[in-house]
Amino acid sequence: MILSQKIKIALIQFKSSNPSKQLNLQNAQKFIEKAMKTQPDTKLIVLPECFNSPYSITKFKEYAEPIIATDLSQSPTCTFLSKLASRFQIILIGGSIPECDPTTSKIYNTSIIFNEQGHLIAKHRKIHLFDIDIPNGITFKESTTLSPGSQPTTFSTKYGQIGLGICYDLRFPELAMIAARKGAFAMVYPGAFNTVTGPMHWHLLARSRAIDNENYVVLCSPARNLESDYHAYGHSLVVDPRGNIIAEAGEDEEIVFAELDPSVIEQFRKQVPITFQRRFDVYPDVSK
Ligand SMILES: NC(=O)CCC(=O)C(=O)O
Repeated sequence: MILSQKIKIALIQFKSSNPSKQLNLQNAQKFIEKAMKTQPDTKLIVLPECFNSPYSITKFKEYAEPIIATDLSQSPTCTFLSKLASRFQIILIGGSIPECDPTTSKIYNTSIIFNEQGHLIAKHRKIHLFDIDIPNGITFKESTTLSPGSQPTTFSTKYGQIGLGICYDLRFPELAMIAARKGAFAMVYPGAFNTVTGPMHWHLLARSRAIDNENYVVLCSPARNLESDYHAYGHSLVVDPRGNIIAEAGEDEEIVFAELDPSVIEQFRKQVPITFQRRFDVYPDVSK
């Protein structure tokens, strides 16, 4: 059993790109409180990519915080998320924030995950940096100021294993495949696609990762903010293991609720048993 029981989740799609970090945190809290009031049986909440800062290569350093598991007090955002997770006894996937590593001075785009007791249970540094150049579309180069992580992430909850990637990581099927083979029932991606690549690929990629692995896929975006330099696509969504979008936001601020159900995974994996039909004898170079 890879998902032990049904679990209600909420995605917080809010305008998170305010220049005031304090205001971004306050707004995140306001939406988490609203989600818990509206659907008190919610057990897991996801925030968007870079939810405490503008999404900008020139700003990452200014907003970056050290994330030290043994001393979370050095990170105001971790302290804030830890308190909220324990207050509501939820798993809180803290989107991502710019992280500075005090030993190397490198900056990462990092997701932090807290359990129901407010303990930091995982940290994922974005592995694939968003460096693209589409003439007359969008040019972005995260690697100008960010360093890439090098560790795929899965973490245990009382519901089962969950895999995690950040935004552009979604384009690389290997991470979702690795997590699924470790037994994850869902792949969660805080992300901030834009108005060029969002319409092209956001839904397709989410649905592809779901059907590749017959798993749930969860994408949580900031709401679109035309006052910021980067226009996030929005459309936070949840895809089921059959590839159906079961919940989706528009472009504005919104909370998306969905229920993940173990029987949907089990049934579909029996009906279309690709999970058990892989031919590693034919492609042994793909790691098991
Ligand atoms: N923040 C990101 O990684 C954006 C990724 C994106 O827009 C894409 O098309 O991929």
